[in-house]
Amino acid sequence: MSQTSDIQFNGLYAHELTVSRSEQVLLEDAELHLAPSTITYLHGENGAGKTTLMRCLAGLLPADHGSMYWNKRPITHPESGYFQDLIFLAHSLSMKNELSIAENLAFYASLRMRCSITGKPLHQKISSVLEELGIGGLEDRMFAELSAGQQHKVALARLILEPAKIWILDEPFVNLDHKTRSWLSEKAMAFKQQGGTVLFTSHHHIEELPIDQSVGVEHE
Ligand SMILES: Nc1ncnc2c1ncn2[C@@H]1O[C@H](COP(=O)(O)OP(=O)(O)OP(=O)(O)O)[C@@H](O)[C@H]1O
Repeated sequence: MSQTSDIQFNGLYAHELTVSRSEQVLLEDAELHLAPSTITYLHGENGAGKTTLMRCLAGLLPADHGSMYWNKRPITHPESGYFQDLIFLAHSLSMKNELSIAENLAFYASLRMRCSITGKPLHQKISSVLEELGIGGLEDRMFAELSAGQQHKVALARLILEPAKIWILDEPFVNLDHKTRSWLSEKAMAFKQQGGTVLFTSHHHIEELPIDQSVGVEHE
């Protein structure tokens, strides 16, 4: 097993990663490097293991074996800062139906130690991002009362509200209209320009978003 000092890669580096689900090995001894200032497209058929891999990279699912490093430190090392640097947008969106849009977004922002704004300034920023996304004025609406596309937009607002260095996005373009797909592509490109790392899945070609690396997950 590699020691911290052996690791030469900045960004996220997964070494000899083996991941399985339902007793099926989906990934065996895989190497994956997501460098700073890059956008990586993760592709594969339904059930191939894209979500499983992303959940593993987000620290939500244990790997069978292997190691993951963030800027040369194990992701679980207290000084790696990985979980503060990460935004993982799951396919399920991970929002509370019984909270309003503003409450959901304020909850996630409050979990960030580096999120410098709280209270009224945070709520003003939430309003401005929702406006940008075409759902301005819905701050107090319960999450459950929104359409699928509107719910998706709320989850995307997290990318603007929370400071991060890596985005792991599971099907981020699903349910989005053309305007919002372009908005998300522009935000991802701007994030990359600032040194950010992006990993995303999509079953459709997103022509607005130039990618630096394409990684496939395949059935055996
Ligand atoms: N909670 C779970 N418990 C057990 N097995 C699971 C679970 N979730 C997924 N699997 C299995 O793991 C495999 C990979 O599923 P995963 O959701 O990672 O695929 P995917 O590539 O993201 O698929 P899709 O493109 O359909 O979203 C599948 O065989 C699936 O049946």
